[in-house]
Amino acid sequence: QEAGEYTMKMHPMWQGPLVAPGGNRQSPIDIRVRKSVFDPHLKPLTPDYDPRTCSQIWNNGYSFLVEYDDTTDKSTLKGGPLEDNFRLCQFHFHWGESNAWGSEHTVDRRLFPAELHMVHWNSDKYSRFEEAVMEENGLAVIGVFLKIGKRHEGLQKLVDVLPAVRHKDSVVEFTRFDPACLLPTNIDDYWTYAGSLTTPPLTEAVTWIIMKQHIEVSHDQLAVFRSLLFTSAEEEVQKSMVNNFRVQQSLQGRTVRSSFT
Ligand SMILES: NS(=O)(=O)c1ccc(CCNC(=O)Nc2ccc(Cl)cc2)cc1
Ligand SMILES: [Zn+2]
Repeated sequence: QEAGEYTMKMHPMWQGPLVAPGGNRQSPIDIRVRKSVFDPHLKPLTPDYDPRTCSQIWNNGYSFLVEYDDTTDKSTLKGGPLEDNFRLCQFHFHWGESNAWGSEHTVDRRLFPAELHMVHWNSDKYSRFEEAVMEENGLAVIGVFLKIGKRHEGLQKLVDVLPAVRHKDSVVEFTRFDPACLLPTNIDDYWTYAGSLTTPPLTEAVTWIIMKQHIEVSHDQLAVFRSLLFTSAEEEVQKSMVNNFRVQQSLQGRTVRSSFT
């Protein structure tokens, strides 16, 4: 790893239980690059998002969710490892209190300061998210690593509105945001594996698609994420929303496939 890179071992969060009770395909995991298996049958991923389906931003007390109207097939994801058509319902992030850690997945134990999750549900087989979340082929989540670097112009529209959802349970209208601007330029190179939600209900319903290429955001942009609060406006003690990632889970015999050699 690069000098100064923060690894899994050094961070206290990682000493927690390695296996969730009763699960054998839990997330997040460490992606061991040399153990991933190239799958030539994996197709290119074809996201097709309509910015007009963007509706609001909500602080749920753990992260902030940018929610999309998923009552029609307007913002969809197909291809890659997916057999069916999936509908975008929200995206959110996980991040640390420092730039040394924050991502949920790691690549050969390398931690990133944050990770974007774009959450989709199988609209060919199910009629709503709540149904799909209980099924093993119900969800598809695209994971994108964030690194500190140049300012992300597309992200700034989102960063500017975050102070309006500082407290838990606050909601603000947010429209015409194209989530495709948060994807890396190369979306053909990814890892994919069968996993779970990384927060309750922790259901083993997720086909994970983790992008090999990261996106860059500025230090100041990530600092605004950390200005959010876990706590509601009424609570006396305000707690900064940081380190909202889960302890890594064991692979338990699963194979991580790659779309590239
Ligand atoms: N982290 S995931 O993509 O596996 C995931 C996707 C969807 C859900 C159901 C909707 N709920 C939700 O998104 N909750 C949430 C998000 C971020 C944090 Cl830090 C805490 C809770 C849960 C987990
Ligand atoms: Zn997440």
